[in-house]
Amino acid sequence: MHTKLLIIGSGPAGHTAAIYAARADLKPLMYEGFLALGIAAGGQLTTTDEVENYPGYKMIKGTTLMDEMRAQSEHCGTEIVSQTVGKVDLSQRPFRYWIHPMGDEETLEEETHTADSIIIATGAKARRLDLPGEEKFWGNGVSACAVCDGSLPIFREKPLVVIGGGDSAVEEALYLTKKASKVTVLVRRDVLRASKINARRLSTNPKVEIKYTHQGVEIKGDGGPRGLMKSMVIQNSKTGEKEEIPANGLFYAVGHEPATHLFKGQLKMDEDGYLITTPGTTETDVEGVFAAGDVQDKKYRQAVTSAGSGCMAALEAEKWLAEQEIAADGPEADLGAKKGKPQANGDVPEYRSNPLL
Ligand SMILES: Cc1cc2nc3c(=O)[nH]c(=O)nc-3n(C[C@H](O)[C@H](O)[C@H](O)COP(=O)(O)OP(=O)(O)OC[C@H]3O[C@@H](n4cnc5c(N)ncnc54)[C@H](O)[C@@H]3O)c2cc1C
Repeated sequence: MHTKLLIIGSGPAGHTAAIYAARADLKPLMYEGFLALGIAAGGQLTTTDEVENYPGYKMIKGTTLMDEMRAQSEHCGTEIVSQTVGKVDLSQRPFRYWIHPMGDEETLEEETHTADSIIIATGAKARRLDLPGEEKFWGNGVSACAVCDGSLPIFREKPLVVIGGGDSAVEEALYLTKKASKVTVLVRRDVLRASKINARRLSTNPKVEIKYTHQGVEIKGDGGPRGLMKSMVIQNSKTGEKEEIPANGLFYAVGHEPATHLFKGQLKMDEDGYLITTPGTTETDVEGVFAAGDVQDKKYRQAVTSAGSGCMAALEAEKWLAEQEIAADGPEADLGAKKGKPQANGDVPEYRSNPLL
């Protein structure tokens, strides 16, 4: 099967790209994933209960928001396939890709598919530590995003714990001090990995207690299926001593894993595996391949910023595809719209976007 525009991934970035691309008549094909990397189609927001910071909704369930985005993508004309892309070859155009059979991420289907352009919106996954109690209290005290969940009423004026020693841990902890009665930061080593300025901000905050060489052991709380987290057992790894501290929330700040294994050796990535895009754009280092959302953003990692970059990716893909068509029509038809190519009068041409967008 050949498609003009392939979108891999189905979070806010993928769906926003799909909505814009479909409205521009690009007939995008989206692979939403079948539990790709253990995350349901719809992405990370399907793992959270309430979203309170997506414009237009005072409060909406993460799953409902993603269902609505999916319905809008389809309504605009996106074809959505509930399978996972298992391999891509970006070394030649059209790009080639292969699909995992449903529910099997070990093997690949034989059929080779092709695409003129690709938007990568495969997202990222917050690292967890698999502590006992984590699964039970996930969303009921345990989180991996202070900016997303820190304002929930269950955390207001309550003691909270952050695990991590880098800059994100510091930022998460400082954010939480505005809501919590106290924030305990568990640092595995005997020093923070954060920048000096961040380390000073954290250690001088009166609401913060930093416990070096400490790790989490168990998360405890109310019984019952909707029980809330109430305390945490922690351990000093130097002395082996354990203690139980009151904690209504635990925030992991131990890093994220961007879903970029498919692109290793084919696209430029930073040391943490995030795709590198040209600043101010979603362009990767392979022409015709664009990246949007958390897969290329280690700084903001929010639904609304992902949606914003999904929009950019669709507009940039549309422009790039239009330029390819003009170039393919031959030199007479090439009115100079190709990127950076000067027109007869020496000006770089202005690209006219689809007026329907
Ligand atoms: C618990 C939690 C709560 C959060 N709460 C908020 C909040 O309240 N507000 C907010 O703004 N942000 C929140 N966030 C952050 C927000 O969810 C992310 O920033 C956003 O979802 C990123 O969107 P994305 O489109 O980049 O990718 P993702 O949401 O990560 O989605 C990517 C999708 O692509 C799929 N995929 C991956 N690889 C493939 C493949 N090879 N083939 C096909 N599909 C594939 C994945 O399975 C996934 O479904 C929260 C995150 C978490 C973890």
